[in-house]
Amino acid sequence: MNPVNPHRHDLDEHPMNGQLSSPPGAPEQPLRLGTRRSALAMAQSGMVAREVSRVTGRPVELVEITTYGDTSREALAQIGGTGVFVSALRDALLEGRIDLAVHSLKDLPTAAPAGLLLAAVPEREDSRDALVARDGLTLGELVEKLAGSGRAARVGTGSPRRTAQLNAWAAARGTALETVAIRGNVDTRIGYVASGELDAVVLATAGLNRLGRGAEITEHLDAELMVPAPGQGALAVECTDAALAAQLAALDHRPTRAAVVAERALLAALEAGCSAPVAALATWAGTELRLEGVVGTTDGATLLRMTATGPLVLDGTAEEQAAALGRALAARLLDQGAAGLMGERNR
Ligand SMILES: NCc1[nH]cc(CCC(=O)O)c1CC(=O)O
Repeated sequence: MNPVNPHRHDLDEHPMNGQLSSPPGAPEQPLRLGTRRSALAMAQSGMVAREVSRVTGRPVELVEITTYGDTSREALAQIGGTGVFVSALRDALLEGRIDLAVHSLKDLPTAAPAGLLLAAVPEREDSRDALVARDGLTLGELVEKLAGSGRAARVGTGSPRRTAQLNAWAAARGTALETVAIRGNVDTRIGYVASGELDAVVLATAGLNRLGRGAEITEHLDAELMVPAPGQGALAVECTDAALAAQLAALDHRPTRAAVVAERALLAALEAGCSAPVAALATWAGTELRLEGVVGTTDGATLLRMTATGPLVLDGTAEEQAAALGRALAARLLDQGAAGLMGERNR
């Protein structure tokens, strides 16, 4: 064992490492992992940091980066949605202030910027959305109980995708439901339910689980009611250095990567011609990848839902196969009327 590097023995489990040119910094020097400072980002980054340390044999230090999405009080839709949580971390990477960054994959814009490597997509957490409602109620129980007292359930979310699917669900049942635009961190959002301001909020299960707050979920919303955002529940590990990326590839989960590539290809193809809310979920059934896509209007009046399934081999062409599945489903959705939901994109 190398006395200079107490983690040296870890490297023996990854014989590839010895053949690579060296990642940035001396072997005993910590790798700098950039993270947002929200509780969720810190939890995710801490989990990934331990894994990075294990596969690189190096200590990892967290470097807090403040993003515009964290400080602005504007509605996300107003700021421009995609990228607000991500660009400050990417700037820090490109300027060499950090060695790697961890993002929630669903916050990652579909366009891949020059100079950044998507080094790893670790195994996905629960992809479902979750309801946190008063009195431990499910959505169905909640609207029924409140119908009895003559008012609509007030459900908070800042997401056009969730709003569209909540409204479509209520319309299909003929029940009254009022969606209320909210934003803020997990504490703030759940706080609206605790204070009685709202009857329920919808959040990502993965985020709640990573914060150790999964027990507060009163219903897991399956894809029949609510298809999640492309990439929901998955993380992205980005870096700029090819040798470091090769080491971090040990954290990659290929079935997860193929699934999120399919979801994001669908999103990218629809983004080009459609400003409507988009949901996508790819799931594995044996060696087949099944991709479900939803495009709708936020009022829930129109909700297009289609599925594409393809056999997928997890070889060097897996990402291209997955992307083709996503593009093909997007084309069919546009054919079937997603084009009719198109609006002028104003950015
Ligand atoms: N938009 C913010 C965001 N980005 C990722 C997550 C949750 C974790 C994940 O989906 O991986 C959340 C919070 C939420 O939607 O409740």
